[in-house]
Amino acid sequence: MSVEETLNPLFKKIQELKPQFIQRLADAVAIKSVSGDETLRPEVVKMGYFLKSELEKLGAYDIQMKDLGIQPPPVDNPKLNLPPVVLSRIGNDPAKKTVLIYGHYDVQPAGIEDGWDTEPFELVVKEDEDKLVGRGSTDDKGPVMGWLNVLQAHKELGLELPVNIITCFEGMEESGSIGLDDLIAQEAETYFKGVDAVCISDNYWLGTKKPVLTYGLRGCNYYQIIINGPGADLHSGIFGGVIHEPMTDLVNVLSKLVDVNGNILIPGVNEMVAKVTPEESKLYDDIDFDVTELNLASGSDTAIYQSKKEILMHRWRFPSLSIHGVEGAFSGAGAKTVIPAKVSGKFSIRTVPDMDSAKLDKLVLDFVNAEFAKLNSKNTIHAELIHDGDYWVSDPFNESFTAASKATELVWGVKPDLTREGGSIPISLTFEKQLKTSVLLLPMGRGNDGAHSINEKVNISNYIEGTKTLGAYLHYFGASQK
Ligand SMILES: C[C@H](N)C(=O)N[C@@H](Cc1c[nH]cn1)C(=O)O
Ligand SMILES: [Zn+2]
Ligand SMILES: [Zn+2]
Repeated sequence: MSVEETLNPLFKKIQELKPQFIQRLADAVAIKSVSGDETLRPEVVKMGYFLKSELEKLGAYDIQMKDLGIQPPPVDNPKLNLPPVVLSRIGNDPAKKTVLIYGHYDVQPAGIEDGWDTEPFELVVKEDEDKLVGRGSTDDKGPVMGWLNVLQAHKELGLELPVNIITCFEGMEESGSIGLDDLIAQEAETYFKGVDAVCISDNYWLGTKKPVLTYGLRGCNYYQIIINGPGADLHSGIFGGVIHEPMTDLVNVLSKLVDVNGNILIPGVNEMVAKVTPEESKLYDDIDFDVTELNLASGSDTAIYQSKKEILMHRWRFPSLSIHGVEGAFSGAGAKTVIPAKVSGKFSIRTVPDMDSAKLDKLVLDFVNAEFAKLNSKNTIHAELIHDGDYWVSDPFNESFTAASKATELVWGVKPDLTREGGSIPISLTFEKQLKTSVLLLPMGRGNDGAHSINEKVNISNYIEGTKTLGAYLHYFGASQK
């Protein structure tokens, strides 16, 4: 039987199970597994156990909830446990290839007060708009549920899986994948032995119409600057103008990092970036994208660059520095006349080839301290790295990419574009290095899904056709010679 003949009943079954698949995603979204919020750590752990129970029902075995120990500083609670990594196996046939599926079950923070139209942790099904709205729907609970859906469809059909599967689902991706590097190194020759390919579904199409396969990611080094001043928050009418204010110092230092056009101002950073070659420059010509797609996805007309090539290069292959927020500052409604006593500014740099992470940290932290010294403030500063993760670029023409390309074309009726991703999945490079195998990024969602933003969604069609694509990928990859 050809792969396509095998896939016909599988696709039919996936279609038939759509209501159950949507319910599975709703159950997952209802768990507030925000890794960046220490108070929600029990919810992250609960989400890990939700996956364990689903995997058990679907026939996975040797399920191990890997304990990664205590979360290292900086952290408020010095005894905070990291959430478990969920390892499991489905199939162990030496004649078949083995695919390691990685995904993350933690999500970014979300609250209705951020501007969501609906409760972020209640999945809203909008059939008329083809949307499933809720935190994690596209990043990354939708795709993780997609893999479970594939297992369920095979089980219900009594259809043999074409490959052996190993799952590796983590709960700290949105917070730097702390602890996972060491686990992968430890398990490279044991649990992960014999892996032929790693497949990750945790990024997005470039636009809204054309599917993509992704062969590169930026890295991310995340920093905080803590400025300490008076012993308590103070009345600005009494102390304003007579003491050094932490917030004023912080704003001054932050303003030296990046200009309004996104240019990084820290000396030495841009010098580390690999030069664009004529061959690389040509790669952008064939990709379907334009500034209107960017404006639609951002919900604004605020693009710095207008040409496709400049936008894509600045998203994929040049670094960027974003200022994310200030902890400790007044942020409520109204006009509170307070001088915050201690503030912490958070910013990150997306890294690209050939930037050296340790060298970058030194450049950044030395620069921040030097700029603060220039202020002659009597407040104190502490600048530090919170977490980091490497960039990754791979060969998009290997067997695994070829299988994914065939699967995408079969489901979507169009050859996927080959793209890089501006976001980060810190563990991709570790898998490649430690398991000495290739990594494929096979995204499910669209470029306008609003990952990390308000009203995050995945289109129902992407969730269902995406599930078919993941299943088809396994069959095409399993069909080629071991
Ligand atoms: C692309 C992926 N779905 C994602 O959102 N990754 C995060 C990971 C992260 C968080 N801090 C540092 N890296 C991202 O790119 O922000
Ligand atoms: Zn993600
Ligand atoms: Zn994310």
